[in-house]
Amino acid sequence: MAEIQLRNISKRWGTFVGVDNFDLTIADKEFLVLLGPSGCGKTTTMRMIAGLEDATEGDIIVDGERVNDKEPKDRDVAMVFQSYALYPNMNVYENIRFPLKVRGVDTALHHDQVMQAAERVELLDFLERKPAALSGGQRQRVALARAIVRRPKVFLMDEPLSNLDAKLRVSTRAQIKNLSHDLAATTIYVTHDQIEAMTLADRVVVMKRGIVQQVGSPTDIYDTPANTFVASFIGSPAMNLMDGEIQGGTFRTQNTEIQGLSVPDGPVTLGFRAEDAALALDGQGQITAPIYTLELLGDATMISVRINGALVSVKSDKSYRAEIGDMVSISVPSEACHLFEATEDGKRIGG
Ligand SMILES: Nc1ncnc2c1ncn2[C@@H]1O[C@H](COP(=O)(O)OP(=O)(O)OP(=O)(O)O)[C@@H](O)[C@H]1O
Repeated sequence: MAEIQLRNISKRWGTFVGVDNFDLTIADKEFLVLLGPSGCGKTTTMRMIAGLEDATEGDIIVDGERVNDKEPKDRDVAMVFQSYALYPNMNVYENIRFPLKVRGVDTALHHDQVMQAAERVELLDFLERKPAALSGGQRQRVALARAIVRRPKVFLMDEPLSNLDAKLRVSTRAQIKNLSHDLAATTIYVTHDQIEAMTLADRVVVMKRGIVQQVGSPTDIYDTPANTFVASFIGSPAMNLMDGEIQGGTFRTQNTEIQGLSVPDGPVTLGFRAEDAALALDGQGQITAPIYTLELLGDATMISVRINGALVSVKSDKSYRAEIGDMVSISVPSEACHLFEATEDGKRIGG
Protein backbone atom coordinates (compact mmCIF):
# COMPACT_ATOMS: atom_id res chain seq x y z
CA MET A 1 0.00 0.00 0.00
CA ALA A 2 1.45 3.38 -0.99
CA GLU A 3 -0.67 6.44 -1.43
CA ILE A 4 1.44 9.50 -2.12
CA GLN A 5 0.17 12.96 -1.33
CA LEU A 6 2.02 15.91 -2.78
CA ARG A 7 0.65 18.92 -0.91
CA ASN A 8 1.50 22.15 -2.68
CA ILE A 9 5.13 21.27 -3.22
CA SER A 10 7.41 23.81 -4.84
CA LYS A 11 11.10 23.88 -5.69
CA ARG A 12 12.95 27.16 -6.05
CA TRP A 13 16.61 27.86 -6.61
CA GLY A 14 17.03 31.54 -5.75
CA THR A 15 14.32 33.29 -7.73
CA PHE A 16 14.04 30.50 -10.32
CA VAL A 17 10.95 28.34 -9.88
CA GLY A 18 11.55 24.74 -11.02
CA VAL A 19 8.22 23.36 -9.72
CA ASP A 20 5.35 25.58 -8.65
CA ASN A 21 2.68 24.47 -6.20
CA PHE A 22 2.29 20.85 -7.32
CA ASP A 23 -0.76 19.45 -5.53
CA LEU A 24 -1.93 15.91 -6.19
CA THR A 25 -2.80 12.66 -4.47
CA ILE A 26 -1.46 9.57 -6.23
CA ALA A 27 -3.54 6.51 -5.40
CA ASP A 28 -2.14 3.21 -4.20
CA LYS A 29 -1.05 1.11 -7.23
CA GLU A 30 -1.66 3.98 -9.63
CA PHE A 31 0.55 4.41 -12.69
CA LEU A 32 1.06 8.17 -12.92
CA VAL A 33 2.98 9.73 -15.78
CA LEU A 34 4.56 13.19 -15.57
CA LEU A 35 4.66 14.53 -19.12
CA GLY A 36 6.05 17.73 -20.55
CA PRO A 37 8.83 19.31 -22.59
CA SER A 38 12.42 19.46 -21.43
CA GLY A 39 12.89 21.65 -18.37
CA CYS A 40 9.24 21.65 -17.25
CA GLY A 41 10.05 20.25 -13.80
CA LYS A 42 9.24 16.53 -14.19
CA THR A 43 12.55 15.20 -12.92
CA THR A 44 12.67 17.72 -10.08
CA THR A 45 9.21 16.60 -8.91
CA MET A 46 10.34 13.00 -8.91
CA ARG A 47 13.61 13.77 -7.14
CA MET A 48 11.67 15.49 -4.38
CA ILE A 49 9.56 12.34 -3.92
CA ALA A 50 12.71 10.23 -3.81
CA GLY A 51 14.36 12.57 -1.33
CA LEU A 52 17.19 13.49 -3.69
CA GLU A 53 16.04 17.11 -3.68
CA ASP A 54 14.47 19.04 -0.80
CA ALA A 55 11.09 20.64 -1.45
CA THR A 56 11.31 24.39 -0.82
CA GLU A 57 7.67 24.32 0.28
CA GLY A 58 4.93 21.78 0.78
CA ASP A 59 4.53 18.33 2.24
CA ILE A 60 5.27 14.91 0.78
CA ILE A 61 3.16 12.30 2.51
CA VAL A 62 3.46 8.57 1.91
CA ASP A 63 0.75 6.42 3.50
CA GLY A 64 -0.15 9.19 5.90
CA GLU A 65 3.41 9.85 7.02
CA ARG A 66 5.28 13.06 6.16
CA VAL A 67 8.59 12.00 4.59
CA ASN A 68 10.17 15.39 3.74
CA ASP A 69 12.89 14.88 6.31
CA LYS A 70 13.58 11.22 5.60
CA GLU A 71 16.76 10.18 3.82
CA PRO A 72 16.31 8.65 0.35
CA LYS A 73 17.37 5.24 1.66
CA ASP A 74 14.66 5.36 4.32
CA ARG A 75 11.90 5.98 1.78
CA ASP A 76 10.63 2.73 0.31
CA VAL A 77 11.16 3.80 -3.31
CA ALA A 78 13.20 2.31 -6.15
CA MET A 79 14.37 4.42 -9.06
CA VAL A 80 15.11 3.54 -12.66
CA PHE A 81 16.93 6.15 -14.72
CA GLN A 82 17.50 6.76 -18.39
CA SER A 83 21.22 6.18 -17.86
CA TYR A 84 20.84 2.70 -16.24
CA ALA A 85 23.41 3.63 -13.55
CA LEU A 86 24.80 0.08 -13.35
CA TYR A 87 28.08 -0.74 -11.60
CA PRO A 88 30.54 -1.57 -14.41
CA ASN A 89 32.73 -3.87 -12.30
CA MET A 90 29.87 -6.04 -11.07
CA ASN A 91 28.23 -8.69 -13.19
CA VAL A 92 24.49 -8.75 -13.77
CA TYR A 93 23.85 -10.97 -10.73
CA GLU A 94 25.77 -8.66 -8.40
CA ASN A 95 24.17 -5.54 -9.86
CA ILE A 96 20.70 -6.96 -9.21
CA ARG A 97 21.71 -8.09 -5.73
CA PHE A 98 23.19 -4.74 -4.72
CA PRO A 99 20.02 -3.12 -3.26
CA LEU A 100 19.48 -6.16 -1.03
CA LYS A 101 22.96 -5.74 0.44
CA VAL A 102 22.56 -2.00 0.95
CA ARG A 103 19.22 -2.42 2.69
CA GLY A 104 20.52 -5.20 4.90
CA VAL A 105 18.12 -7.87 3.63
CA ASP A 106 18.91 -11.29 5.15
CA THR A 107 21.66 -12.88 2.99
CA ALA A 108 19.86 -16.21 2.94
CA LEU A 109 17.09 -14.59 0.87
CA HIS A 110 19.31 -12.91 -1.70
CA HIS A 111 19.74 -15.73 -4.19
CA ASP A 112 16.05 -16.49 -4.60
CA GLN A 113 15.13 -12.84 -4.88
CA VAL A 114 17.82 -12.12 -7.47
CA MET A 115 16.83 -15.14 -9.54
CA GLN A 116 13.15 -14.22 -9.43
CA ALA A 117 13.84 -10.65 -10.53
CA ALA A 118 16.21 -11.82 -13.29
CA GLU A 119 13.68 -14.31 -14.55
CA ARG A 120 10.95 -11.69 -14.53
CA VAL A 121 12.90 -9.55 -17.02
CA GLU A 122 14.40 -12.47 -18.97
CA LEU A 123 18.00 -12.07 -17.87
CA LEU A 124 18.78 -15.59 -16.61
CA ASP A 125 21.18 -16.21 -19.50
CA PHE A 126 23.23 -13.12 -18.76
CA LEU A 127 23.90 -13.29 -15.03
CA GLU A 128 27.68 -13.64 -15.38
CA ARG A 129 28.14 -10.78 -17.82
CA LYS A 130 29.41 -7.32 -16.98
CA PRO A 131 27.29 -4.36 -18.16
CA ALA A 132 29.79 -3.50 -20.92
CA ALA A 133 28.99 -6.83 -22.59
CA LEU A 134 25.24 -6.13 -22.73
CA SER A 135 23.06 -4.32 -25.26
CA GLY A 136 21.21 -1.16 -24.23
CA GLY A 137 17.96 -3.07 -23.86
CA GLN A 138 19.61 -5.71 -21.65
CA ARG A 139 21.20 -3.03 -19.48
CA GLN A 140 17.85 -1.36 -19.01
CA ARG A 141 16.40 -4.74 -17.98
CA VAL A 142 19.15 -5.09 -15.37
CA ALA A 143 18.17 -1.66 -14.05
CA LEU A 144 14.54 -2.83 -13.91
CA ALA A 145 15.47 -6.07 -12.15
CA ARG A 146 17.50 -4.10 -9.62
CA ALA A 147 14.47 -1.89 -8.97
CA ILE A 148 12.03 -4.78 -8.49
CA VAL A 149 14.33 -7.11 -6.54
CA ARG A 150 13.28 -5.83 -3.15
CA ARG A 151 9.67 -5.15 -4.02
CA PRO A 152 9.44 -1.48 -3.08
CA LYS A 153 6.15 0.27 -2.43
CA VAL A 154 6.93 2.95 -4.99
CA PHE A 155 8.71 2.92 -8.35
CA LEU A 156 10.09 6.11 -9.78
CA MET A 157 11.13 5.90 -13.41
CA ASP A 158 12.87 8.75 -15.22
CA GLU A 159 12.73 8.34 -19.00
CA PRO A 160 13.79 4.68 -18.75
CA LEU A 161 13.21 4.03 -22.45
CA SER A 162 14.87 7.00 -24.06
CA ASN A 163 18.19 5.29 -24.82
CA LEU A 164 16.52 2.38 -26.59
CA ASP A 165 15.73 2.07 -30.27
CA ALA A 166 12.13 2.36 -31.43
CA LYS A 167 11.37 -1.37 -31.48
CA LEU A 168 12.92 -2.08 -28.09
CA ARG A 169 11.10 0.90 -26.66
CA VAL A 170 7.77 -0.66 -27.55
CA SER A 171 8.59 -4.08 -26.08
CA THR A 172 10.23 -2.66 -22.92
CA ARG A 173 7.26 -0.33 -22.49
CA ALA A 174 4.95 -3.32 -22.50
CA GLN A 175 7.20 -5.08 -19.98
CA ILE A 176 7.15 -2.09 -17.63
CA LYS A 177 3.37 -1.87 -17.78
CA ASN A 178 3.05 -5.56 -17.06
CA LEU A 179 5.60 -5.46 -14.22
CA SER A 180 3.96 -2.53 -12.54
CA HIS A 181 0.59 -4.27 -12.71
CA ASP A 182 1.94 -7.56 -11.34
CA LEU A 183 3.91 -5.97 -8.54
CA ALA A 184 0.98 -3.75 -7.59
CA ALA A 185 3.37 -0.89 -6.82
CA THR A 186 2.58 2.80 -7.14
CA THR A 187 4.55 4.02 -10.14
CA ILE A 188 5.55 7.54 -11.11
CA TYR A 189 7.01 7.70 -14.56
CA VAL A 190 8.63 10.70 -16.23
CA THR A 191 8.68 11.18 -19.97
CA HIS A 192 8.52 13.85 -22.66
CA ASP A 193 7.04 11.29 -25.07
CA GLN A 194 3.29 11.66 -25.27
CA ILE A 195 2.82 8.19 -26.78
CA GLU A 196 4.56 6.60 -23.79
CA ALA A 197 2.37 8.68 -21.51
CA MET A 198 -0.84 7.72 -23.26
CA THR A 199 -0.03 4.01 -23.43
CA LEU A 200 1.25 3.55 -19.88
CA ALA A 201 -0.66 5.90 -17.64
CA ASP A 202 -3.71 5.54 -15.48
CA ARG A 203 -3.43 9.31 -15.18
CA VAL A 204 -1.20 11.83 -16.89
CA VAL A 205 0.06 15.11 -15.44
CA VAL A 206 0.97 17.56 -18.19
CA MET A 207 3.50 20.18 -17.03
CA LYS A 208 4.95 23.34 -18.51
CA ARG A 209 7.56 25.59 -16.88
CA GLY A 210 7.03 24.05 -13.46
CA ILE A 211 3.25 24.43 -13.57
CA VAL A 212 0.71 21.62 -13.86
CA GLN A 213 -1.46 22.27 -16.92
CA GLN A 214 -3.84 19.32 -16.63
CA VAL A 215 -4.28 16.07 -14.72
CA GLY A 216 -6.47 13.36 -16.18
CA SER A 217 -6.79 9.96 -17.77
CA PRO A 218 -5.21 9.65 -21.21
CA THR A 219 -8.71 9.81 -22.72
CA ASP A 220 -9.63 12.98 -20.78
CA ILE A 221 -6.47 14.69 -21.87
CA TYR A 222 -6.86 13.66 -25.49
CA ASP A 223 -10.57 14.39 -25.75
CA THR A 224 -10.83 17.53 -23.62
CA PRO A 225 -7.48 19.29 -23.42
CA ALA A 226 -7.61 22.10 -20.84
CA ASN A 227 -5.69 24.57 -22.99
CA THR A 228 -3.91 24.93 -26.32
CA PHE A 229 -0.58 23.85 -24.81
CA VAL A 230 -2.04 20.44 -23.86
CA ALA A 231 -3.92 20.26 -27.18
CA SER A 232 -0.73 20.80 -29.12
CA PHE A 233 1.37 18.45 -26.95
CA ILE A 234 -0.88 15.37 -27.05
CA GLY A 235 -1.63 13.36 -30.16
CA SER A 236 0.26 12.55 -33.29
CA PRO A 237 -0.21 14.70 -35.23
CA ALA A 238 -1.00 17.36 -32.63
CA MET A 239 -4.44 18.94 -32.66
CA ASN A 240 -4.91 21.39 -35.55
CA LEU A 241 -5.20 24.91 -34.13
CA MET A 242 -6.40 27.97 -36.04
CA ASP A 243 -6.76 31.54 -34.84
CA GLY A 244 -9.88 33.36 -36.03
CA GLU A 245 -13.07 35.20 -35.08
CA ILE A 246 -16.48 33.98 -34.00
CA GLN A 247 -19.47 35.97 -35.18
CA GLY A 248 -23.02 34.74 -34.63
CA GLY A 249 -21.85 31.16 -34.02
CA THR A 250 -19.67 31.07 -37.15
CA PHE A 251 -15.87 30.81 -37.03
CA ARG A 252 -13.98 32.51 -39.82
CA THR A 253 -10.34 32.71 -40.75
CA GLN A 254 -8.25 32.38 -43.92
CA ASN A 255 -9.99 29.93 -46.33
CA THR A 256 -12.20 28.71 -43.47
CA GLU A 257 -15.82 29.07 -42.37
CA ILE A 258 -17.29 26.75 -39.71
CA GLN A 259 -20.90 27.24 -38.58
CA GLY A 260 -22.90 26.04 -35.61
CA LEU A 261 -20.53 26.92 -32.74
CA SER A 262 -22.01 28.06 -29.47
CA VAL A 263 -19.52 30.50 -27.97
CA PRO A 264 -19.77 34.29 -27.69
CA ASP A 265 -18.54 36.55 -30.51
CA GLY A 266 -14.87 37.49 -30.51
CA PRO A 267 -11.40 36.15 -31.24
CA VAL A 268 -10.82 32.43 -30.50
CA THR A 269 -8.45 29.59 -31.26
CA LEU A 270 -10.33 26.71 -32.84
CA GLY A 271 -8.94 23.18 -32.74
CA PHE A 272 -9.84 19.81 -34.23
CA ARG A 273 -8.07 16.50 -34.58
CA ALA A 274 -6.95 15.18 -37.96
CA GLU A 275 -9.03 12.02 -37.60
CA ASP A 276 -12.21 13.97 -36.78
CA ALA A 277 -12.20 15.75 -40.13
CA ALA A 278 -12.42 14.33 -43.65
CA LEU A 279 -11.83 15.35 -47.22
CA ALA A 280 -15.01 16.73 -48.77
CA LEU A 281 -14.87 15.25 -52.24
CA ASP A 282 -17.85 17.39 -53.33
CA GLY A 283 -15.82 20.54 -52.55
CA GLN A 284 -18.38 21.65 -49.94
CA GLY A 285 -16.09 21.49 -46.87
CA GLN A 286 -15.42 24.21 -44.32
CA ILE A 287 -11.77 24.70 -45.30
CA THR A 288 -10.68 25.03 -48.91
CA ALA A 289 -6.98 25.45 -49.65
CA PRO A 290 -4.13 24.05 -51.75
CA ILE A 291 -2.34 20.94 -50.46
CA TYR A 292 0.89 21.90 -48.71
CA THR A 293 2.13 18.36 -48.17
CA LEU A 294 1.00 14.71 -48.28
CA GLU A 295 2.42 11.95 -46.10
CA LEU A 296 1.83 8.26 -46.66
CA LEU A 297 1.43 6.60 -43.26
CA GLY A 298 0.73 3.06 -44.45
CA ASP A 299 -2.80 2.78 -43.08
CA ALA A 300 -3.79 6.31 -44.13
CA THR A 301 -2.64 9.38 -46.02
CA MET A 302 -2.15 12.61 -44.07
CA ILE A 303 -2.98 15.70 -46.10
CA SER A 304 -1.92 19.11 -44.82
CA VAL A 305 -2.84 22.63 -45.87
CA ARG A 306 -1.58 25.88 -44.40
CA ILE A 307 -3.93 28.30 -42.69
CA ASN A 308 -2.40 31.57 -41.47
CA GLY A 309 1.00 29.90 -41.72
CA ALA A 310 0.07 26.93 -39.48
CA LEU A 311 -0.28 23.36 -40.73
CA VAL A 312 -3.78 21.91 -40.65
CA SER A 313 -3.92 18.17 -41.30
CA VAL A 314 -6.62 15.69 -42.13
CA LYS A 315 -6.43 11.92 -42.33
CA SER A 316 -7.62 10.39 -45.55
CA ASP A 317 -7.84 6.99 -47.12
CA LYS A 318 -4.53 5.26 -47.82
CA SER A 319 -5.42 5.05 -51.51
CA TYR A 320 -6.00 8.80 -51.85
CA ARG A 321 -3.77 10.30 -54.52
CA ALA A 322 -3.15 13.99 -55.19
CA GLU A 323 -0.29 16.39 -55.77
CA ILE A 324 1.10 19.24 -53.71
CA GLY A 325 -0.72 22.39 -54.84
CA ASP A 326 -4.01 20.63 -55.76
CA MET A 327 -7.02 22.31 -54.14
CA VAL A 328 -8.76 20.29 -51.45
CA SER A 329 -11.83 20.89 -49.40
CA ILE A 330 -11.94 19.65 -45.80
CA SER A 331 -15.10 18.95 -43.92
CA VAL A 332 -14.90 19.83 -40.21
CA PRO A 333 -18.05 18.94 -38.25
CA SER A 334 -18.88 21.56 -35.61
CA GLU A 335 -19.13 18.74 -33.00
CA ALA A 336 -15.43 17.98 -33.63
CA CYS A 337 -14.34 21.53 -32.79
CA HIS A 338 -12.59 22.54 -29.57
CA LEU A 339 -12.60 26.24 -28.70
CA PHE A 340 -9.95 28.05 -26.68
CA GLU A 341 -9.28 31.63 -25.62
CA ALA A 342 -7.16 33.39 -28.23
CA THR A 343 -4.21 33.89 -25.86
CA GLU A 344 -0.91 32.06 -25.32
CA ASP A 345 -1.85 28.59 -24.00
CA GLY A 346 -5.48 29.73 -24.27
CA LYS A 347 -7.93 28.08 -21.87
CA ARG A 348 -10.63 25.78 -23.16
CA ILE A 349 -13.95 27.64 -23.49
CA GLY A 350 -16.07 25.18 -25.43
CA GLY A 351 -16.40 22.22 -27.73
N1 LIG B 1 20.20 22.32 -9.26
C1 LIG B 1 19.54 23.19 -10.01
N2 LIG B 1 19.75 24.52 -9.93
C2 LIG B 1 19.07 25.41 -10.69
N3 LIG B 1 18.13 25.06 -11.61
C3 LIG B 1 17.89 23.76 -11.75
C4 LIG B 1 18.56 22.75 -10.98
N4 LIG B 1 18.08 21.53 -11.35
C5 LIG B 1 17.16 21.76 -12.32
N5 LIG B 1 17.04 23.10 -12.57
C6 LIG B 1 16.14 23.74 -13.53
O1 LIG B 1 14.80 23.42 -13.18
C7 LIG B 1 14.01 23.25 -14.35
C8 LIG B 1 13.32 21.91 -14.28
O2 LIG B 1 14.28 20.88 -14.46
P1 LIG B 1 13.89 19.33 -14.55
O3 LIG B 1 15.15 18.55 -14.67
O4 LIG B 1 12.96 19.01 -13.48
O5 LIG B 1 13.13 19.33 -15.93
P2 LIG B 1 12.57 18.09 -16.76
O6 LIG B 1 11.18 18.44 -17.09
O7 LIG B 1 12.81 16.83 -16.05
O8 LIG B 1 13.46 18.18 -18.07
P3 LIG B 1 14.21 17.03 -18.92
O9 LIG B 1 13.13 16.34 -19.69
O10 LIG B 1 15.12 17.83 -19.79
O11 LIG B 1 14.92 16.16 -17.92
C9 LIG B 1 14.95 23.39 -15.53
O12 LIG B 1 14.80 24.68 -16.07
C10 LIG B 1 16.31 23.19 -14.93
O13 LIG B 1 17.30 23.93 -15.65
